[in-house]
Amino acid sequence: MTGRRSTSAVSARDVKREDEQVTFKVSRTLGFGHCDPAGIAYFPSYFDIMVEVMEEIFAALGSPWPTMMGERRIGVPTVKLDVDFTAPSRHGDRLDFAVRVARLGRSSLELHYRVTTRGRPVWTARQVIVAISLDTQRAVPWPDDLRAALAAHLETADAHDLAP
Ligand SMILES: CC(C)(COP(=O)(O)OP(=O)(O)OC[C@H]1O[C@@H](n2cnc3c(N)ncnc32)[C@H](O)[C@@H]1OP(=O)(O)O)[C@@H](O)C(=O)NCCC(=O)NCCSC(=O)c1cc(O)c2ccccc2c1O
Repeated sequence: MTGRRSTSAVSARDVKREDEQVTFKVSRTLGFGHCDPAGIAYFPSYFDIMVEVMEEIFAALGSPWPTMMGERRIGVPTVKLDVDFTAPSRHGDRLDFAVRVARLGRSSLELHYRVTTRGRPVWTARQVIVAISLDTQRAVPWPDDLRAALAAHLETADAHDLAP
């Protein structure tokens, strides 16, 4: 992700944490290519943007994907995604993502997304991703360094580190 992308409002190093340092804040501008002919967000575009946001979060956690995937051979496919769309967003809107680490398993991770534009809720999502070996395509435990970084961001209220 580079600062030259038209959809990028912040770079990876600008990912911010708030609320006792458990929420990642990332913003993206909804571009022309993300919208239908009426200028309303086309929902698959949200998922492309969501992956960009994930990539920024992993970079902020010290695990940039080019290294994680290319050298460590770890991928993070999505196995569950539950989304509620509550209001449309439009071409040019800034989408503000607040992302929480809700649950950390042996190889799974649940992330909760709250997306707003101008303070208005637009969509929320609960996503489960799994660390896999890109060589075997099977789940692997989170590496110790990444587990420690993720555990440090677990929500305080109802989150659990479920490592055995
Ligand atoms: C991912 C799998 C290979 C896992 O199967 P496996 O048999 O190896 O492991 P387990 O079944 O034991 O599960 C490990 C772990 O995950 C939890 N889990 C599994 N499924 C679910 C589920 N549906 N809901 C919730 N949790 C689930 C399970 O409980 C275990 O939890 P622990 O806490 O004990 O660790 C296999 O499931 C698989 O191949 N699934 C298909 C994935 C897929 O095709 N997804 C959609 C498209 S791929 C994709 O979106 C994607 C792929 C990438 O490679 C990416 C890489 C980088 C960034 C993004 C990527 C991306 O978006």
